[in-house]
Amino acid sequence: MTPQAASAAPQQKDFLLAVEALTVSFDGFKAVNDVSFYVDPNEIRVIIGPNGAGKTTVLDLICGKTRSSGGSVRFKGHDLTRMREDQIVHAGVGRKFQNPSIYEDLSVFENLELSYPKGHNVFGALFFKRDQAVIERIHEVAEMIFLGDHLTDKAAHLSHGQKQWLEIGMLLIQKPELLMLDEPVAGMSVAERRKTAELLNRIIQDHAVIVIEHDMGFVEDIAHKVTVLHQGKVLAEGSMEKVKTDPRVIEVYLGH
Ligand SMILES: Nc1ncnc2c1ncn2[C@@H]1O[C@H](COP(=O)(O)OP(=O)(O)OP(=O)(O)O)[C@@H](O)[C@H]1O
Repeated sequence: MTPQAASAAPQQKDFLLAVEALTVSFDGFKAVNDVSFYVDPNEIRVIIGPNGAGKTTVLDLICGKTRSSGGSVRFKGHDLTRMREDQIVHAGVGRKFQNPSIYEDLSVFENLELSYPKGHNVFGALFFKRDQAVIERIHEVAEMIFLGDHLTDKAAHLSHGQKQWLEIGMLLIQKPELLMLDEPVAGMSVAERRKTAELLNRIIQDHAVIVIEHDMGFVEDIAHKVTVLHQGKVLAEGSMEKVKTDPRVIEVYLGH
C-alpha cells in the first residue's frame, strides 16, 4: 500500500468498550450467544429484553464474574476476558448489582470513605489517611448523588432510593470510566426515578454507563442507544424510537 493509500484508509473508531462474538454456555445451554455491541465514551446504553434473555450474564461476563467460552470484551485496548475481577475494577469498570451492598451500620460519609481507592496493596490500605483531598472528593460525590445533607446519617436510615444512589456513589468515588447498573430504579418512587435519570446524565459527563432496565419510561428518558437481547442473542439495536417500533421487539418483549 502506498503512503497516500494508508493515510486515506478509514480510521477505526475508538470505542470505550467493544464486545465481540461474546458467548457463554451453561451445561451446553448458550445463555449468551455471539453477542456484539460497542459503547462510546459518555454514552448511556440500555440493555433490555425478556426474563432469561442473558442481560445479567452479559454484565457478569464484562466484569469477570463469569468466564466466557468465546468472543472478546475489549475495554480501552485491554481484553477483559483474560483479566481477573479485581484487575477489571482497577482497569476502570465498576458494577452495581440489583441489591445495594452498602454497610447499613455506617454513615454515608463512612461508606463513601471505605470505597475510596487506597492503593492496590496492603501498605496502601495501612497508610491511608483521611486527608483533605479524600474529604473533598467524598463531599463532591455526596452532592452528586443527592446525599450532601445526609453525610452523617446511618445508611440504614436512608430510603430505598437513597441507598441505591449511595451505592452508585461508592462506585463513582473509584472514578471508573464505565459503570454498569442492574435495574437501578427498581422499587423507586416516581420522584426518585426522575432524580436517578438526572444523576445518570451528570455521570456521563465523565463516564459511560450500561444499564439493564425493565422500566420503559425510564429507558426512554435516559437511553442514547438500546440493545435488545432475546434468547442470548442481539435481536435489535438503535435508538429507543427505532427499537420500540420494531415488530420483532414488540412481539417478544414490549407487547407483553
Ligand atoms: N451460573 C449459571 N448457571 C446456569 N445457568 C445460568 C447461570 N446464569 C444464568 N443462567 C441462565 O442463563 C439465562 C440467562 O440468564 P440472565 O440472568 O442473564 O437473564 P436476564 O436477561 O438477566 O433475565 P432477568 O430479566 O430475569 O434478570 C437464564 O436461562 C438463566 O437461568
